[in-house]
Amino acid sequence: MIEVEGLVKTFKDVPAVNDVSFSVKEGEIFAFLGPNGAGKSTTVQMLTTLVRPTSGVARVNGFDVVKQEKDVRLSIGVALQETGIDKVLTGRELLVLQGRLFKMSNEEARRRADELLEVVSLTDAADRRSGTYSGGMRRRLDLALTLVHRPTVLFLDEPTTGLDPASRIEIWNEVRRLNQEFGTTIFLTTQYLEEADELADRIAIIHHGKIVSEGTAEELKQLVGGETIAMDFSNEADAMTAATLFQTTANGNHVSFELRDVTLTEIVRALDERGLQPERLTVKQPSLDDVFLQVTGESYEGGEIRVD
Ligand SMILES: Nc1ncnc2c1ncn2[C@@H]1O[C@H](COP(=O)(O)OP(=O)(O)OP(=O)(O)O)[C@@H](O)[C@H]1O
Repeated sequence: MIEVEGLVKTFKDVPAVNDVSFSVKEGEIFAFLGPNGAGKSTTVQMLTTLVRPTSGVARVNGFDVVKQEKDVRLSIGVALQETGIDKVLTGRELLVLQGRLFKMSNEEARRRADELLEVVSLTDAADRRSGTYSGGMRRRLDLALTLVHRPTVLFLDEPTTGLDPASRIEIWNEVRRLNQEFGTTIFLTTQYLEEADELADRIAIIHHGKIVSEGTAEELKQLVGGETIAMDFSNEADAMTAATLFQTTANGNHVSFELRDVTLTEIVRALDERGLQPERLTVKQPSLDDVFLQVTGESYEGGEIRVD
């Protein structure tokens, strides 16, 4: 659905996107994850024909983004960071207008508006001015507007930036629904690690204009190793005994190691057999934070938020 080969965009000698290649399969949700200034928006703008690449090739739906601009535009839906939604018109009016712009008859545009209001759960607010909508509702309306002409590929540039956690989850649900119910292929950019982890089938981490790692969230996490187990004892002697038992070293009262060839049950049993009782025992899954640190050597400074 999306094929990108050696894509470059240079602004006055500064490479914003520097030799990026990837492909997105039909029906996939693919996330470009990176901090501010990594080159995400510039990539979206090239793929949606708004910015001309300096070099490289990109095809969307089989159409070349430079040579077949019009075909690309007609086959995609795009929601950019700044929503330019008129505030005076109602959600329904805006959707009908969009349908008319795509040359639908009045009746067809009305029918499509009803359908989409339902899809993004805005039926109850359909006849209110969009200026009265919350941030989350506006993003949902924005999503609906991108869907009017039934695009097969959707580009969402930072769809939840600036939203509160509850609205963010609403958008995640809508994006999942569009993908599952209609099979829409989705390319999204995000600076939130959780968002990529939650939504994407595959993730490309972009840093200073280059893809530094790519894979499923699981594959990326495997790069930094498996789960780790950590235990704290009430005294250093017990910690040392436990460390010897698991062929590792203690750090004061603390012992931690990667859960590789041993299961949690085996560990608990081994501790029990020697009368060792840790005060605390935790198992930690690797996170995309750990991956980012590993592949870039820098800690992640994106707009981190917790939603759990
Ligand atoms: N029109 C432009 N002229 C000059 N430099 C630009 C232009 N657009 C982007 N850049 C630069 O290119 C780099 C990548 O920007 P881009 O907007 O693609 O990053 P991003 O990952 O989308 O970040 P953000 O989340 O802040 O939008 C940045 O250093 C930016 O300053």
